[in-house]
Amino acid sequence: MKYLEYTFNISPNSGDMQDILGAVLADAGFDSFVKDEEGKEPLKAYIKKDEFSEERLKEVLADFPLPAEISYEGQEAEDKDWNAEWEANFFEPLNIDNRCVISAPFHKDVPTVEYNVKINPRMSFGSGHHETTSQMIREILNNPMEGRTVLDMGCGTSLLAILASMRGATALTAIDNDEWCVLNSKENFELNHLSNIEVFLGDASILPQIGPFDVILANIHLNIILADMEKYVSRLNVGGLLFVSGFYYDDLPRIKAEAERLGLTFDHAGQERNWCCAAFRKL
Ligand SMILES: C[S@@+](CC[C@H](N)C(=O)[O-])C[C@H]1O[C@@H](n2cnc3c(N)ncnc32)[C@H](O)[C@@H]1O
Repeated sequence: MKYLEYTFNISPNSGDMQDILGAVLADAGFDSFVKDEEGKEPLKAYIKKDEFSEERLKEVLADFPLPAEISYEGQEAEDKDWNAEWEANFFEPLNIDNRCVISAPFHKDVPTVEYNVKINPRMSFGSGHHETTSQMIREILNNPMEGRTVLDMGCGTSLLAILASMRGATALTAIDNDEWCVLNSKENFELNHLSNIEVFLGDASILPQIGPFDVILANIHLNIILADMEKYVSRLNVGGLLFVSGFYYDDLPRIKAEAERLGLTFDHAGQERNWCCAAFRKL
């Protein structure tokens, strides 16, 4: 798979500004970053070549939430060992409320908690470090999963499906339109010794053939969620919950309006650094 490497100069520059820039770029499809904690070097960000859209990049930069000057230049990324790069730069174990720790096989001295999830992140999104993922993790921790059928739509590493399985969900389906994510998900099911999750390559168009589900988790993007919500709702059992994430809190009214148009009832929503996670129920 070919990647593009983009170098972003941001002024003022700091580790925090680079964090925010990385979060904004994730919304344009960038999936890995090399940042400089001290803010002396530019931020480098990587995106799959066939997912790059200059128009989308300009849109997300125009919405940058703080006053800043940002310039960028891009080039084809050299082929290198992306796994080693990821391991070295991007992935620290993540501890969510001392209840769930997400770690990679190369981590040492990982604390034992209620749910220890092992992920080999490769190039798939979903180490838990992004606010959209960590909010979904909290929803899985705080809502009943025992005996539920669960769909993880846009599964990435399948971290969410894996945690839902550990929380007692009985039958799980994960779907992603990126074949790397499907391969990586299979690897992660094995790492966690789970055999009750099926993963499919595809998108919402395959939903009529599977389900229905008691819980649907979709951490994707605003436009995809808006376009596909009708298909999600058609596969959600009465009494079931739809959790959506991957959009800004300012866009919640659009998500809410579509969910209510489709007959769902708003349950609750939260935000972290302006990223939103919302829950709707089918009554
Ligand atoms: C933001 S990541 C979320 C990954 C993981 N579920 C998490 O919460 O960390 C979104 C994922 O959705 C996938 N995706 C994007 N558009 C999709 C679509 N239309 N149908 C299915 N998957 C999609 C991407 O390949 C990516 O792995």
